[in-house]
Amino acid sequence: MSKHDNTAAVKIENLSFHYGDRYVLERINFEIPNGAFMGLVGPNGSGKSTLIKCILGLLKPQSGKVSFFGIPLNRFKKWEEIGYVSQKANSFNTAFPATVYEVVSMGLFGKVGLFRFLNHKHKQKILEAIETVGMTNYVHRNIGELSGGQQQRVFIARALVSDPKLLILDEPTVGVDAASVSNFYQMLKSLNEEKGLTLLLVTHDVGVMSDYVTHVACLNKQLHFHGNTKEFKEVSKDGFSQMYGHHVHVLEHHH
Ligand SMILES: Nc1ncnc2c1ncn2[C@@H]1O[C@H](COP(=O)(O)OP(=O)(O)OP(=O)(O)O)[C@@H](O)[C@H]1O
Repeated sequence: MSKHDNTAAVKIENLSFHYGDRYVLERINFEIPNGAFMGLVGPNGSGKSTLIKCILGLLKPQSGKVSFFGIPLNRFKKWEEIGYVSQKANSFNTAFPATVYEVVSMGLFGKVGLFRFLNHKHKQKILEAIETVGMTNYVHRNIGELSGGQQQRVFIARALVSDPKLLILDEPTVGVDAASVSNFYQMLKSLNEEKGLTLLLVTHDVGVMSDYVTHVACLNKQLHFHGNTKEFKEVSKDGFSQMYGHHVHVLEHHH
């Protein structure tokens, strides 16, 4: 067994972040076990996106430490192992001149270089990733002509072509109609179970999400809960105030 198999995919130690003199994240400690599907939930402005940016090294926390697979962020080099699909990924307008195949192939440019031709193996990989997200019938369609949910699937395929070990998704269901959200989460669950991909899903969607994930973390400036789904369901039976601190109203979504 390699060293990576038992170390956490992500470890966050005592992380604090402030914009100016306003603390947005306070002493955050948690781990995403290798192979987990973790849902990170929290109300608007609770610091979710800021935490993701700290994890990805886009923002530098004033204190604390992040590591990937046991390697501190400042020494981590294998960025192809980390896939990221941002909140605003699905904002293509209908005139955007790229097909699903072309968008997904962009996920390989880091590996093959922008101006090198894709070989047969690369093309196979692209088609495989498109199949994994259930978009084979749309390979030659323009990305701008797809629904929000379909576009998000394509962006996930783009992140998958470089074979990441960890995929981070920031609010991927924004703009996705309610009926497609469950299918979308089911697809993520299959990626986790069948391909062993570690997933961090950031969402507002406590109710639906908790039927699919293996672990939950609840953020509201501090981490108010962190555990597996069974523990989460136990704690959330009595309402959400315990997990988010007081005076927070959380909308639960029902099927
Ligand atoms: N560049 C910035 N400068 C100053 N304050 C910021 C900046 N970006 C975010 N904030 C503030 O930091 C807090 C946390 O924001 P963040 O975007 O991390 O929350 P979030 O949980 O992702 O929210 P949402 O669910 O609404 O996307 C908010 O109060 C926000 O107004």
